[in-house]
This record gives sequence, C-alpha cells and structure tokens, in this order.
Amino acid sequence: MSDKRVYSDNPRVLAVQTLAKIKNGAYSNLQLNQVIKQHQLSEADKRLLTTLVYGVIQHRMTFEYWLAPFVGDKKIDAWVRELLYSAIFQMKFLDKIPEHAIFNESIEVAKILGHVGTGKYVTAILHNIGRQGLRNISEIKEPIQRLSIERSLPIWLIETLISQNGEEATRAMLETINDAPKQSIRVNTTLASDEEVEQALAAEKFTTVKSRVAAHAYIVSGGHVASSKAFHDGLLTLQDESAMLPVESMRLTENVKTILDAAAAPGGKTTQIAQSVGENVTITALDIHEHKIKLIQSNAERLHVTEKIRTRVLDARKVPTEIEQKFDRILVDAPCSGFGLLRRKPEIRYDKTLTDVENLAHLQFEILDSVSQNVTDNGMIVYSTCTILRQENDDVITKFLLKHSDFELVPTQTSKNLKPNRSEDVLHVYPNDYQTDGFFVATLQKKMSTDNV
Ligand SMILES: C[S@@+](CC[C@H](N)C(=O)[O-])C[C@H]1O[C@@H](n2cnc3c(N)ncnc32)[C@H](O)[C@@H]1O
Repeated sequence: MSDKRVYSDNPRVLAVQTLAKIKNGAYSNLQLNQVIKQHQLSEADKRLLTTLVYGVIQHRMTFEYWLAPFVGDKKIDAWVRELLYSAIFQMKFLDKIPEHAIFNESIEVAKILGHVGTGKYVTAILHNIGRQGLRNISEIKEPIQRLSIERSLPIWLIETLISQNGEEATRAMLETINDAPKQSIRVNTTLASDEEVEQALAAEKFTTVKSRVAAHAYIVSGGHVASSKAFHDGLLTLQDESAMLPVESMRLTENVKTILDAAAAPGGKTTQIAQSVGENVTITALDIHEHKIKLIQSNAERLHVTEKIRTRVLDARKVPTEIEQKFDRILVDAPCSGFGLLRRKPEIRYDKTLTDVENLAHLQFEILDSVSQNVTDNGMIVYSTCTILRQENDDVITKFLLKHSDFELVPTQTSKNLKPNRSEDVLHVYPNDYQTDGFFVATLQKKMSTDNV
C-alpha cells in the first residue's frame, strides 16, 4: 500500500485503497461496507466504488495476463498494480466512461496516492496500452488455461468442476460467474405481508420483482436496501434467493415443536425459521464463535423474532455431549468453501484451495454425524452449503448414509417446486440456473426406531 496516509472521498482513490487491503487478506464485503460507512459518498459514488472493487477482483487473472507485457520484470507497488487493473477494468467493461477520462482520473489517483514519478509511470503504461491494445486471450492454445485466464479462475477449480459436471455444463456455469450479483430480500412475514413490503419499497423509489426461486422473496434494484426505512423497521431482510431454500425444505408443519440450527450465525436462516413457525416453537441457535452469536441476536431483534430463539456458543460437534434434548428438525447450514458465492465474494477463488475443501468436508461430516444423535424418530436434518463442489455436498451425504442406516434421504422440497424433473433427491442450484448464489440442499429423515414401531 502507498506509504502516504491519504484521506479522500474520491471513489477511485477509495477503490484502489480497498483493493490493496483485500489483496492483503481483508474480506471484500466487510472492507467495502467499512469504507462506505466511513465516507460521505453519493449513491452514484458508492455504486462506482463497488463496481470497481468487485470488477477488479472478478477479473484479476485476466488483468494480470493483459498487463504483464507492459510491466515486464519491473517491481511495482501493489497499489499501483490495483490502480492499473481498475483502469483496464473501466476501459474493457464500463462503456460509459470515455478512455481519455479513465486515463486522466487514473493519473490523478496515482499522484494523490504516490508522487509525480508514479503519475508519470502510470501515464506511460496507460498510453502504451492505448497505442498497442491488449493481447487476445484466444492466443492461449491450451483450452483449460485459456478458460482460466478468460474467467479468472484457478485451473484446479475448473478441472474439478469439469470432472464433476462435464465440460459443457461447466462452461455454461462459468459463463455467468462474473456477472453482478442481484440484491434480493425476504419479507419478514411476522410484521408485514408481501404486498405491504412491495408498497413500502415502492414509496422509497425501489423497484421490486417477485422471485421465481423462493416464497416471500423479491429482487430489488434502485439503491442499497439496507439503507431503506423498510429495512430499519424490520419489514424485510437481505438474503439471497437460493439461501432461502434450506429452510423452505425443513417441512415446518404444526407438529414440529423443537428446532436446532447448528451453525446459525449471522442468523439469516434462524430468523427465517422463526417467521415460519408458530408461537410455541423454540429454536436453539448455535455458533462456534461468540462474536457471531451477537449477529444472530441483533438480526432477531431487528426482525422482532427474539421470543422464539435461544442462542448459545457451542461447537456443533459437541451437541450430543452438551445438549440432552432431541429435536424435531435440525438445520446444518454448514461452514463451507463458499464457491457458490463467487459473484458476491469473488476473492474466494484465489484464497481457497483443494486442501481447504477437503478439510471442510471432514468438518461438515463431523458436524452432521454428531447432531444426528439428537434427532427425534421421524425427525429430519436439512444439510445445506453454499458451495458447488461435490466433496462438500453429495460426498458428505453419501458418507453419512453409509454410517447411519437409521437415516434415509428424502426428496428436498421447495415452495416453488424447483427442478421438479430432477433424478436425485438432493437439490443442486448452480449460479447459472436462476442467476442466484449456488446452493446444495439435502433432506435426511430419521427412521422410526424399531422399539417404537
Ligand atoms: C454458512 S455459515 C451459516 C450461515 C447461517 N446459517 C445463515 O443463514 O445466516 C456457517 C457458520 O458456521 C459456524 N461454524 C463453523 N464451525 C462451526 C462448528 N464447529 N460448530 C458450530 N458452528 C460452526 C461459522 O461461524 C458460521 O457462522
């Protein structure tokens, strides 16, 4: 990062500073939220900042490939690299900004964050790019390597996806992987009807489109919904449409009285369960991290559903030894690699490795294995992840069923009956199916024990 301590409300300066921090290990969504909170930015500037940050992260490998011939072996500061990437991003992906404006603004940022010399260096590189153009990715002969540079995804991930889904399906999936994520909301049905939320958002100049994926869900455009009055009044919450599916598949009938949410923070699904059940139902919501438990509580408070939720800091693997109670339903929305969220958290692709995926699969199995001891006869476990890799999805379920003949897989059902003609009981939602996050949902039912038959 530049040694200079610069305070600026210029969205291009902020984008470069934010990108350098993310390159250093910060999470994109947290870092961006913090910057937006700390600075007085217009809606247009917030949009530009967000677009630049996500755009550069999403296309980082493509930009490295394009910039390499212009930089050669010269060592340049990390922030200068981020600045050049954000200039290339604007040239290639944002048609509304003319090239001379991109050059001028970028050179200005170089001078603000660096010095006159940095300004000259950035000017020279950008003018060379302007004169010579960027090299064509189709020159890369090896198809997987070409796809890797084109979509900015590591080779191991592409190879894994191809081995699990075939080349055609993988290419179709990767086609949309760098699209902007949609903003979707869930209506808090304890406080308002769908129509009331539609009207409240329309009154604040938002546009809503009913979801075709989940019930009580809308895709919203026209600004940040989290800044709306409707959000502050608890009439709605932000949640991806596919993230609503695990709770939809829990079959929360009137007979269900006790529910465990084994990995609950920040409480998106706990609060969804709470609004889907009657007054006399209790939900025990666990998370291993104390600071995250507070997030469940504050979400529950904002949505007015605290009465039904008991939170507890606990490693879900300790459930059988720490909790005697049996539950009619258990949700294991497992910690996972998050490869279904590539649009929303684009840096995941560079941070997570195949070893991480294998370690997570082990943890997921352990959690599932442990909590299964606390399910009532005929009770159910819904297992879900926001990843698209089989190691953490189908393979965990297969391993679980091999060990637990007292459980069976039953069809995962959703309110909109998604993928009705699929041949499997589990539900895979890929990011290109409905332009949502990728998700996996499996529904396991505990068989009636023979003692009770
Ligand atoms: C995918 S997130 C859950 C998201 C949440 N269900 C929601 O909808 O808002 C997984 C959560 O599992 C928690 N976690 C990780 N390991 C755990 C463990 N061994 N026991 C309980 N929670 C764990 C993480 O802290 C994280 O909050």
